[in-house]
Amino acid sequence: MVNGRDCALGGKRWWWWGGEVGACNGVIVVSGDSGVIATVSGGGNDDIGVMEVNGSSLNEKKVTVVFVLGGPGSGKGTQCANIVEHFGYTHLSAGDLLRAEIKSGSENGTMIQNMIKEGKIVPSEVTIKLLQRAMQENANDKFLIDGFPRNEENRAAFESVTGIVPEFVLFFDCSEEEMEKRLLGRNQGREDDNIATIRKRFNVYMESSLPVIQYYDSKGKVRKIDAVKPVEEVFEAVKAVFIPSHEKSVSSTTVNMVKNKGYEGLSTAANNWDLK
Ligand SMILES: Nc1ncnc2c1ncn2[C@@H]1O[C@H](COP(=O)(O)OP(=O)(O)OP(=O)(O)O)[C@@H](O)[C@H]1O
Ligand SMILES: Nc1ccn([C@H]2C[C@H](O)[C@@H](COP(=O)(O)O)O2)c(=O)n1
Repeated sequence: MVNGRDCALGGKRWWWWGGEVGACNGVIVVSGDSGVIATVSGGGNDDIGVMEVNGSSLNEKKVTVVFVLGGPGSGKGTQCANIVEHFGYTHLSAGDLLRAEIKSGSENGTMIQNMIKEGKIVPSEVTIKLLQRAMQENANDKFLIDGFPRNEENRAAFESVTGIVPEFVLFFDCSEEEMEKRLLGRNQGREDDNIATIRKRFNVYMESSLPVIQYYDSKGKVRKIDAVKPVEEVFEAVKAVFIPSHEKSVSSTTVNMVKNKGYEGLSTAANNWDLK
């Protein structure tokens, strides 16, 4: 994967990756060995592409973003629904936005569908544009972004293009055995909930997504939740993360009770590395 780079051209800033960037007849293009490969209006892929930095009106609105990460089937969507109800966030699932894009008959639909079937990660520019649009179109200023960033390139491109750094990262830590059982029992007609694709999704998660969680952990931003427990118990731990710290210190008894529920310092069931 080629890391993106920032440059100024035509009075604007651009985030580009792969090839060489330049302006041609007023259009920003990235060219590779076989000529022009990507332009701002499309044509990029994971290896080569270009996006405008802060090219949306998002920077006019100050938003709070919490990334919700964890393996496939760890319960991200289930808990996001609870968080929306209790804490007034808007839930944006990257997977749902991509599936809606397929249904809408967009020009990227077939490419997205094939990548999801293979358990692969869709090029960042596609997913970031969908997330940006969803945030712009929503009047709320607090967003749970579920299932994104899925790899280092997703993360770096999102932060550069939108200028948004997450408030924190909610990480659902779940064993592969439990996730597999849940996905096979989900029964929502998802094309990727079959054993062959599930295995591919687990591999991509281990290889590409865990490093993102480790990156945010090194910045002190990860709030790890033991996601193997029943839904209600998981939500108790989630609540302890979202309740503002002044409310937590209202009574030391409450704090101790919350701690006993284990919202911090849990041993990891799914991975052989430990988060703080
Ligand atoms: N704590 C839990 N215990 C048992 N089952 C759960 C729990 N949390 C969620 N489930 C069930 O597991 C399945 C997967 O949950 P969910 O869709 O929330 O996971 P997810 O992390 O969003 O998955 P994906 O990444 O594939 O979108 C659903 O059928 C859900 O009802
Ligand atoms: N940042 C993302 C998020 C999702 N996808 C694709 C690949 C996933 O397997 C699929 C389903 O996502 P889920 O609903 O399980 O979160 O969507 C992606 O490419 N990039």
